[in-house]
Amino acid sequence: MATSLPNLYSFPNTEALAKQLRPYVLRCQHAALARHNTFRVAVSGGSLPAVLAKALLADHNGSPEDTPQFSKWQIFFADERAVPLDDKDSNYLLLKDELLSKIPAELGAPTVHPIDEKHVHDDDTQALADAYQEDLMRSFAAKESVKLPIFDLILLGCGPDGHTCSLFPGHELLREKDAWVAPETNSPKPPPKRITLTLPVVTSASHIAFVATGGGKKEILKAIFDNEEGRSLPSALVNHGAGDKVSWFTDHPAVEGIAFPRRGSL
Ligand SMILES: O=C1O[C@H](COP(=O)(O)O)[C@@H](O)[C@H](O)[C@H]1O
Repeated sequence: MATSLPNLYSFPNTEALAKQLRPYVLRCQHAALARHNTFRVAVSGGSLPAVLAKALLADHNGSPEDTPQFSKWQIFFADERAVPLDDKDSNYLLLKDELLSKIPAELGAPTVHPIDEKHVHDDDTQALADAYQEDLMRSFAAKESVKLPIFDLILLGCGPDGHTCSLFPGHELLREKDAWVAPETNSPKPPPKRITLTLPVVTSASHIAFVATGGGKKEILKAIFDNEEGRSLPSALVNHGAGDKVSWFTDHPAVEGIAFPRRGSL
């Protein structure tokens, strides 16, 4: 468990949030490129891709600090549904529609790591999870001694029940210690079959950003930040495991009435 606290930022609306998310992501990009000349990022589905696109596709001033170098990005999925890549429930399709298909050619093209479609109709989603874990192992050049992949940045959403990735409240999967990617076969939010990065992988990332907006998230964010009972919620477990590596990008309606003290400006 981390001893430091997460950062909680809130903005008047999604536009203002996206304006601050952009430099945050680009600072992560620059740090990663300086370290290993590639930027390995995991992206969620849900409401996140639209906000990310708003941040990254905004007009830029052309300076290196303000320019996404997409050709050096390796994009993975924090979770994915066991559906074909052209299915309306696919997180890949969502990211493609919101962001990937709109990246101007001069910014380069990222390398994207979707799930292996050949396993999406298997009864058991373990093979789908294993295939994705193998992709991660290849991409992170894992040796026997490397226990976990260290993403440069993981971009997360938080559902109204406190789930993040496809890690749901009370599910056994929250206890997973060894696997990097695991199957979820009983998601309370459809579709039921999914794969997800595990909690140890999420909390090992160099930077973790949640994006949560709207009054519909107010009650769960209060539970996560202010209430002892919320400590076992998956999103709260990320806070506890990763401490100040975690930054929450919210809007004012989502954090109305929250007392949590660590609110900063970027
Ligand atoms: O099912 C999912 O939901 C979460 C949260 O979605 P949001 O719309 O409330 O932001 C999302 O982060 C995850 O990737 C997705 O599969």
